[in-house]
Amino acid sequence: MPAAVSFDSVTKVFPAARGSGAALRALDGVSFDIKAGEFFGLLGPNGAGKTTLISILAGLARASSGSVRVLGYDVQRDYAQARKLLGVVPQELVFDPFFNVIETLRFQSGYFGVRDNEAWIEELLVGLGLADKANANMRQLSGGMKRRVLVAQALVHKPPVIVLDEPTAGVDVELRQTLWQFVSRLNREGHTVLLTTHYLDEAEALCGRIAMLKDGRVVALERTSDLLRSASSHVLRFTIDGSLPPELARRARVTGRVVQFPAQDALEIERYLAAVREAGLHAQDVEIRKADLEEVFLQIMGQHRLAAEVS
Ligand SMILES: Nc1ncnc2c1ncn2[C@@H]1O[C@H](COP(=O)(O)OP(=O)(O)OP(=O)(O)O)[C@@H](O)[C@H]1O
Repeated sequence: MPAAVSFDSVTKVFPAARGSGAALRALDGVSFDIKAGEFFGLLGPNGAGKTTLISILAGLARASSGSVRVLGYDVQRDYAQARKLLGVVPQELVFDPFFNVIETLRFQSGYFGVRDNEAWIEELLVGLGLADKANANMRQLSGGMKRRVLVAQALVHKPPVIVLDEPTAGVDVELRQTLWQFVSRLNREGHTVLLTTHYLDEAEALCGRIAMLKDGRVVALERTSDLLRSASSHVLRFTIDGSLPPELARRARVTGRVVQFPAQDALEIERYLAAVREAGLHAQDVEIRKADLEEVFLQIMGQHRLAAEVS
């Protein structure tokens, strides 16, 4: 059984814009496989190369070197077969404004040469909470509803490999839940899912394995449970009125008045609290919790904030 998706030394260099700067290496030798049936997360900060990698997978952009295969089909050489095996939900909302919802889905079925698709289209409409919008014109739909149609459109040909590029950016809680229920069901039924998201709680809950990209390179590739184990085991969280001294701030994650320190054990927790007291600050609402994926992500990306200006 070939991998659902196979990235082999994928590099992408964007040439320098005319009259300015150097070429940009958006992807640099990216290699990994996603096995059939996995729910796989691709994470990374803005500009890490996630969308570029997905565009190459979807055949929308060409790799400068390296290759990508979908269930054994090369996305360049065997474009039509590879494309049929993929359902890609893009980040941007693009539609033909003159169709209504059901026409959009029928048209997309025709594009993939799928006949007698009414039962599946009905299932998509119900599963994605679009049943009462079937005859609404695309122009009349809210952003969230349009996004649901975009998901339905990507799944209309029942693709074995589903690619979701930040599908929940800016959407409400209800749609997130509807979407994850539906996509999880498809995953249980054997569809492979590749998800990019900035919502690390979603990635932690859904993805069995995660790759992290930074500056176009894979910097972590592990089972989610192993990633969580590899981090500092706990997080000390409290609020303060004032600024942490720089040597403490360097190790903390600071959001407004909330300070969080990764900590291995009780001794380390005690030391942080003592240091805060010695700095003349008063820690309130002190909590100790297990480290989550956000902690792991920040540790791996080395993005702990350097400065802590507490308002
Ligand atoms: N068409 C392009 N021409 C030049 N540079 C580009 C182009 N597309 C992307 N880039 C650059 O490539 C790098 C990777 O961008 P990409 O959109 O893949 O990142 P990303 O991980 O998806 O980020 P985000 O989380 O913000 O969506 C960035 O530095 C971006 O500016």
